[in-house]
Amino acid sequence: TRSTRPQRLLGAVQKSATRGDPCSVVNAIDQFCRHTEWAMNVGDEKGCILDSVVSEVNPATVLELGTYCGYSTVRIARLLPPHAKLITLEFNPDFAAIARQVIAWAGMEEKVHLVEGASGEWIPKIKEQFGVKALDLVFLDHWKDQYLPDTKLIEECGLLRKGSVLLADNVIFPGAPQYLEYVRSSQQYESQYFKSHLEYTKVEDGLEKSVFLG
Ligand SMILES: Cc1ncccc1-c1cc(O)c2nc[nH]c(=O)c2c1
Ligand SMILES: [Mg+2]
Repeated sequence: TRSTRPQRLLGAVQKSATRGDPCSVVNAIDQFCRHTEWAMNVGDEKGCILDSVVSEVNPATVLELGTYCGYSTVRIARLLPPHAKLITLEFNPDFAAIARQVIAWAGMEEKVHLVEGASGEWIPKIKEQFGVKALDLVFLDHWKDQYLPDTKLIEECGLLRKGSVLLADNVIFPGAPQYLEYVRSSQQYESQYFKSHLEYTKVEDGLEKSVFLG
């Protein structure tokens, strides 16, 4: 039976990337998705913006909503100091199974906790399950309609501190208008839009960076 897109993406990683080298995994996925088969990774152009935000925040604890095949998981984890923790939530078990193998190929297992399940169920459990006091960075890249309810849930669970950063993908395409309205109008956030393009295309998209003011 026909392979799935995530399986073909994993195959490209295993063929072209070096075990234990996260940069080669990122590059192999970008090469595959640009020249062979498009996939919904944050990609190289928005990925550079992600890199700059991660480096600026230098987070001890990161929450990623939406793992998919683990591209941004590896992209973020490669920049984290040794004992930093990245918790990534993925609802789709088939995606999670591929992501685990991509993360392992990159040698990033130590820094990554991949949790299979719904963000709405798991966000309230993060503090107790992972001994997390606060999230330094949240990367929203799961489902546009979940960005706002999950942000409110993260606030209600007391997971943000002064200076915590929310970074949201796809705020233009597919688009998260209610989320944008919320973070841009709230007195509790200082928001900034980074104009870019939908991964591997010329279509406009961008990332919204929102600093929690407490
Ligand atoms: C799948 C797709 N088709 C056409 C245009 C954009 C997308 C697209 C792109 C992304 O970066 C996504 N990130 C997280 N979750 C998504 O559902 C998603 C969908
Ligand atoms: Mg995305």
